[in-house]
This record gives sequence, C-alpha cells and structure tokens, in this order.
Amino acid sequence: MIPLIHEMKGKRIVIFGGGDVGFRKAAYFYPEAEVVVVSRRHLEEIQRMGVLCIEMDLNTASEDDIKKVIGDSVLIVASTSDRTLNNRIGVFAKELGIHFNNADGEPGDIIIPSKISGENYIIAISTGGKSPGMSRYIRLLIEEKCPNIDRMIELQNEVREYLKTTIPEQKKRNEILRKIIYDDKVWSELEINKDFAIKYIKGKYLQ
Ligand SMILES: C[C@@]1(CC(=O)O)c2cc3[nH]c(cc4nc(cc5[nH]c(cc(n2)[C@H]1CCC(=O)O)[C@@](C)(CC(=O)O)[C@@H]5CCC(=O)O)C(CC(=O)O)=C4CCC(=O)O)c(CCC(=O)O)c3CC(=O)O
Ligand SMILES: NC(=O)C1=CN([C@@H]2O[C@H](COP(=O)(O)OP(=O)(O)OC[C@H]3O[C@@H](n4cnc5c(N)ncnc54)[C@H](O)[C@@H]3O)[C@@H](O)[C@H]2O)C=CC1
Repeated sequence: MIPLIHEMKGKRIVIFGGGDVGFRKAAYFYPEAEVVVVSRRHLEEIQRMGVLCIEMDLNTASEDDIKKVIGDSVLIVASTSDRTLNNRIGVFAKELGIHFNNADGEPGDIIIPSKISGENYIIAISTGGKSPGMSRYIRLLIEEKCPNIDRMIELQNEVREYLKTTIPEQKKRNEILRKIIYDDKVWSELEINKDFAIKYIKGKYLQ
C-alpha cells in the first residue's frame, strides 16, 4: 500500500452505517468532501453535522437501490455492524470501480489512517490494519512531543527565503536550516512565539 494526499473538495463519499464508526469516518471527510450516510438509524451527532442522511434498511434494499445512492461517488465506506453486509457493499464497489474502505470485514483498497494536521502539514499513520490502537498511540505521541510543527514550518519558510537572497551556496543554506531544526532552544522559543525564535536565530545563525 502507498500513502497519497488526495484532494477531496466537492467529491462525493458514501458511508454505509450511521453508528460510532460511521460518525468518525464522516467527520474525517466532512466538510471537505460531500458526505452521504446511508443507514437504518443515524446517531444524533451525524444528523446534526450537516451531511446528507439517507434512511435505508440494507438487508431489504435491492442492488439497484444501493447502487443508486452510491451514484457518482469516488469512495465508499462500509461501517455497519454486519460484516456480511459490509462485504456485499465491497462487491458492489468493485463492480463499479469505486474505491472502498471496510471498517470491518474483507479489506478494501483504502485504509483510513490516524491523522495529525495543521495549516502547513499532514501526517498520516497506518499499521496496514494490524493495530489501529497503535496508530492512535503514535498520533498521541507525536502530538505530545511536537506541538509546534506549524510554527517551525513557518519559521523555516521565512529563514529559507531570506537565505536564498543572502547565501548563494545551497549546501551552506541547507546546513543552517538543519541546525535550526535541531536546536532545542529554537523549539523552546517557538513555544512562546515565533518572534522570540526569530530574534534568537538572528543572533546565532544569521550574522
Ligand atoms: C483497518 C481499519 C479499517 C479502516 O480503514 O477503518 C480499522 C479496522 C478496525 N479497527 C478496530 C478497532 C479499533 N479502531 C481504533 C481506532 C481507529 N481505527 C482507525 C482505522 C482503522 N481501523 C483501519 C486501520 C488503520 C491502521 O492501518 O492502523 C483509525 C486510525 C481511524 C478511524 O477509524 O477514525 C482510528 C484511530 C484514530 C485516532 O485516534 O488517531 C481503536 C482504538 C481506539 O478506539 O482506542 C480500536 C480498538 C483497539 C484495536 O483494535 O487496536 C476494529 C475492531 C477490531 C475488533 O473487532 O476487535 C477493526 C476491524 C478489524 O480489525 O477487523
Ligand atoms: N474501523 C474502525 O475504526 C473500527 C471498526 N469497528 C467495527 O465497525 C463496525 C461498526 O461499529 P459501530 O459503529 O461501533 O457499530 P454501531 O452498532 O454503533 O453502528 C452500526 C450502524 O450500522 C447500521 N446498520 C446495521 N445493519 C444495517 C442494515 N441492515 N441496514 C442499514 N443500516 C444498518 C446501524 O443502524 C448502525 O447505525 C463494527 O463491526 C466494529 O467491530 C470498531 C471499532 C473501530
């Protein structure tokens, strides 16, 4: 499996199953994507979040009914509490050539990872389905150890642009930028705010 960052703006995603897991998956994609949740019952949290809720018993619904709600979606997620049903939806997805994620049952071709994101970055973590609990653990570890990633990226961007105008050798620029990332004092100043860190960097690295 290969991780990709996918533009989902305006794309339709259909989630089957409106329970806790369906809610988590819907919240993962909405509001960037258009999300439809098809289920016998929908949690109140799902009804309130602004996604389209379609009530349907998937045991009695015909193949046609199900394919109609799938429509021109780019991704189908099965998150009902019935494995056989999830797998059946997976078969339809394959027939229609649409990406498929299975919360429980035969794995589809898409895994939903743990995600850490800020304004300037996205980190996705997966264990290939072997231990979702570990994906969550690793996410919490990174969040705790690296709380100021966004600020460091902004700072690197500023210093980087400045260095391009003052130091012609790429290797030398690279060296300074790397030293800044590995300098604990930069991180502790960033914790207060970016201006403090810039002041420190100017004194130490940009003379
Ligand atoms: C394959 C996958 C399918 C998919 O794409 O959904 C899948 C499948 C299953 N998860 C199960 C259980 C748990 N899932 C979590 C948590 C998360 N699960 C997520 C993704 C995935 N889960 C995909 C693989 C991800 C990867 O590759 O690592 C996360 C990342 C994203 C999200 O779902 O939002 C989210 C963490 C978000 C975060 O906090 O960062 C916890 C932890 C907890 O809740 O504390 C537990 C209990 C502990 C445990 O089991 O580890 C079971 C039931 C097993 C059983 O019956 O016992 C199945 C079904 C099965 O395994 O058959
Ligand atoms: N991928 C993941 O991250 C995780 C997956 N799971 C698995 O995901 C599955 C769902 O878990 P929960 O959301 O907690 O269950 P839940 O019981 O809260 O929700 C199941 C939903 O499926 C709907 N549903 C069931 N049969 C239906 C039918 N015939 N027609 C229409 N709708 C139907 C129900 O109305 C309900 O909204 C479970 O099998 C669980 O083991 C559990 C934890 C994490």
